[in-house]
Amino acid sequence: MVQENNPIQEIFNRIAPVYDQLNDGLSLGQHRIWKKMAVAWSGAKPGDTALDLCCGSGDLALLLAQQVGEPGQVFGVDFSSCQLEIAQHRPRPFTIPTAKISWIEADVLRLPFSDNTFDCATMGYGLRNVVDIPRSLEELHRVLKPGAKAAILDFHRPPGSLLRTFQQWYLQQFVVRTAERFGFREEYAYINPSLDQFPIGTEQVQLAQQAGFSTATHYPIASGMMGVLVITKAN
Ligand SMILES: C/C(=C\Cc1cc(O)c2ccccc2c1O)CCC[C@H](C)CCC[C@H](C)CCCC(C)C
Ligand SMILES: C[S@@+](CC[C@H](N)C(=O)[O-])C[C@H]1O[C@@H](n2cnc3c(N)ncnc32)[C@H](O)[C@@H]1O
Repeated sequence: MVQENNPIQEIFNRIAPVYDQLNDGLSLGQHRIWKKMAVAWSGAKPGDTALDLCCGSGDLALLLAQQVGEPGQVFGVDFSSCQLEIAQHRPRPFTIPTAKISWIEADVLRLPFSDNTFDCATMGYGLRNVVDIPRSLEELHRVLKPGAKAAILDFHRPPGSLLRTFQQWYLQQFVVRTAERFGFREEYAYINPSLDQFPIGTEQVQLAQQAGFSTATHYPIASGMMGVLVITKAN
């Protein structure tokens, strides 16, 4: 049973109708490249059973479905019913046979899967939004098969003050003012302060090791304004 009245859940239910459109506009389409990088780093291969945590409108789950192909299967998990409604109705590329995707409304802190289920996993812009990062990493570790990898894409605070100042300006001014035109000022104003609380790459690596992952590497991308944590469960 998914907990109701969660403020994060409510944000993503409210912005679901404009989420994809604003991501494309606000990142000049770059987020699609960052997501492809995460899927590549997840090690997803044909025939895999793949998991996309905090799947939202389904971008990463759809990329995983292309990667694992018809013999594979993908599970997209999110506690926002409105995001999942968008995901379920996304057009599927008919050019290549892709995996069946199951859309699961659940809390990633309490995954409805057995231990050692998945060959690979992704989590795109979800880790910063869960209320318990260590718990989320422990659940992910539990459901991955031994030897499986996961790629966790999210914002990152760039080391240099000039880039961080640009990132803050972009988020607090350009992003918020654009979102305001759609009636979602407060929802998007949440992003920048959420970065201040979010562990940097080296701290994410430590959290992954504490959750039991045998290897953990954080790769800064987009000049350090984004990052991908790549983690492996021991064989
Ligand atoms: C896909 C992206 C963000 C997803 C996302 C994550 C959140 O936690 C949210 C919380 C509340 C509302 C919305 C979101 C949300 O959409 C990343 C791309 C979208 C970003 C808003 C754009 C950020 C761009 C970089 C900071 C700077 C890039 C500059 C370059 C010139 C493109
Ligand atoms: C910024 S969106 C990311 C969506 C998608 N992964 C992408 O890359 O565009 C964050 C998603 O995480 C979901 N989320 C946050 N905390 C969650 C939790 N504890 N359980 C399930 N979903 C959660 C939200 O509902 C939202 O759809």
